[in-house]
Amino acid sequence: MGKKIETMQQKSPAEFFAENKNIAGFDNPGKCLYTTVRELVENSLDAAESSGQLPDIEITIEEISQKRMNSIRGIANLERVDESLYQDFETEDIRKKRMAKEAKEQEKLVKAAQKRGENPEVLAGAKKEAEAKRAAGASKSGKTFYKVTVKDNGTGMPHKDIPNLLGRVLSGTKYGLKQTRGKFGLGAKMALIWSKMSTGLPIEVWSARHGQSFISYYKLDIDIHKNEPNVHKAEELANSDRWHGAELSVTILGNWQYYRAKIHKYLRQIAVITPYARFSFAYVAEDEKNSIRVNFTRRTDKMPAPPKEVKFHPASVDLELIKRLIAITKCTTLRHFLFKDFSSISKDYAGRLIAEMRCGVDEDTLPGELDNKQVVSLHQLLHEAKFKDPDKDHLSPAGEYNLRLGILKELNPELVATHQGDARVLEGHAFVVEAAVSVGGRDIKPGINIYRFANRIPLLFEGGSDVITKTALKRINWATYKINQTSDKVGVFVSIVSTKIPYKGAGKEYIADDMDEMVHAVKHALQQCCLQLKVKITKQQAAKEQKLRRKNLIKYVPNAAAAVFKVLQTMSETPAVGPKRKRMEADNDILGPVKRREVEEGTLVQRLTEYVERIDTDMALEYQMQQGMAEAMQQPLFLMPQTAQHSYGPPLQGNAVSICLLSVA
Ligand SMILES: Nc1ncnc2c1ncn2[C@@H]1O[C@H](COP(=O)(O)OP(=O)(O)OP(=O)(O)O)[C@@H](O)[C@H]1O
Repeated sequence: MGKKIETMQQKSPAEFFAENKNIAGFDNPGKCLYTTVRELVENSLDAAESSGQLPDIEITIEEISQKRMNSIRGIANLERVDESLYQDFETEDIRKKRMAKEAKEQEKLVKAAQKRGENPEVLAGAKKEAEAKRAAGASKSGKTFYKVTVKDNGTGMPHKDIPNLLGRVLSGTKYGLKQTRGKFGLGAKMALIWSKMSTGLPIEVWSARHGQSFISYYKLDIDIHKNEPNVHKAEELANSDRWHGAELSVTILGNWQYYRAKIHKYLRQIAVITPYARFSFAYVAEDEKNSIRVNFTRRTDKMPAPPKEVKFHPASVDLELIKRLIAITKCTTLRHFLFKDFSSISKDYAGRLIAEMRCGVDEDTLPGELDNKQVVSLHQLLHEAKFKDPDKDHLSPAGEYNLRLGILKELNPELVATHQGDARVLEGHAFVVEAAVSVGGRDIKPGINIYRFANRIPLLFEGGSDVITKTALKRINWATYKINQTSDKVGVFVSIVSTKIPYKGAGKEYIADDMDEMVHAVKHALQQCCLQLKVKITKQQAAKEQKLRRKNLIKYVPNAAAAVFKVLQTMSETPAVGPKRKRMEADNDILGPVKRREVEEGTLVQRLTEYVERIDTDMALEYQMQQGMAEAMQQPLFLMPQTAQHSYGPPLQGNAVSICLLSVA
């Protein structure tokens, strides 16, 4: 028998990702629906923020039944003739058993979710929908399709670039060295690939740039084999309102029932990290009573300064990248190339580096003339020499103000502390870690609730392996900060921004726990929040204890007053005999007023109450002094002048309030 000759095959990137959808977060129909929403929303946020526009984003998921999908695709909705031919065929007995089992499982799910403190509205909706589906026998085919539409007020896309940006895998405008949510040039195309695979329907796009007189309209899909856009329709529509932004609409197979909670959670968390954005979300069900509308309002007009593009840091470049930079540089000397195309290299330092290379190059060598060995020497030197840390001003963290605002808006906690860490460096890329820790609030369950963000994207999957989760659960000793990690409702928010987030995988689900620099930065930011909370919690506990102590003492005042008064009354009615009694009457002069009824039992009650309150305040203050909390008790109070002209007087320190006086000039 002759050997079968193996033929070599080649795959396009689109084919590779179509076959390995899970790499990009498109694991199953439910997750595909979630990731599609996520990718489109993140593109919209990037597009609005990059032009300094406060984001205004409308998200719609429209449910499309199998029947309606068939008519959209022009397929007849035929009644089944031979039921037993179908996968979901079941006898009456089996059907009854299944329904009972499903009802039980649903109850269990709802109970478990309630225990986790998830939104009852979402749960009630899920239950209602599941019941409606069961009643309608929808589980028969089990397939539901969704038209996902996301509209924004961002930059839009240039008319001629739209087919390539949305119909060619690994194409985009975010490959530069800049902090953006998107990075791989993949997300929107994955939604398109999934729509092609699951419904065969093309994507629809409306887009207009700022000031553009027309709206670009495209209907397109992707040739997966060739990794090329396949344009069905391209038009220029009138734009009389001078609208700018983009609207993308994609029809896919999904599973709202199992992923609605995740989508809701995602939107809620993105509203936390971008309180300057407005999101309106609508789920349009086939049966109107199952539709949902949620608005996440804008709480501030203060948007973080947009991130800036930076040059490569020498520590972040590999051999191939150096070759690419050499190929595209406009610099005509090696010294200029090092100084101009890299960050953290001054003109002088470039000269010193070249002198150190000693392999036949000098400052005036044309970069393009470096041979392979010289490029390798340069690469080696760039990784061995010392350089200043990369510039950090190009990053755009959410800011403590926004983080706090978002948390207050969405969770309304009793306490919240925030901290922004200093910029640090990982493999030549600067990064900043911001954190917030909250205690109490609505829709949050007892224990440690972790909210992870990277480049202002909420990360909801693979939490167990993530550096933030591991640090919060294993490296923070919550008890030292007077936080009970099982009974307190603790919110842990960590947001990392960088020009290169070290994600594991193209799905952007989590950041690994194996980079010391990242671990230290996350731990430090959380500890700083906890320290602030400890002061607040100690103060709260002291106030609580004081209240309890006073309550207990005041409880005994009437009885004590009655007993003392009785003794005084008896004494005042009996004649004064003996030196002790005489001395007592002289010292206190109390029996006279009692005898003359100037002092009654009520007088004693009043005086004792006043005394308990005074003593208690003194004790509390002393206790706080001992705990070193007098500082924390001071609240700044500013008296503002009514005119713009003023000069600042020296601050006056009070016991519990520090007053900064501003005197009108
Ligand atoms: N709503 C939008 N407004 C403006 N441009 C957009 C919008 N959506 C997509 N784009 C453009 O299309 C490009 C490709 O988007 P896509 O989602 O495929 O990848 P990406 O966002 O660059 O990276 P990632 O795969 O990491 O999300 C983007 O880089 C952007 O230039």
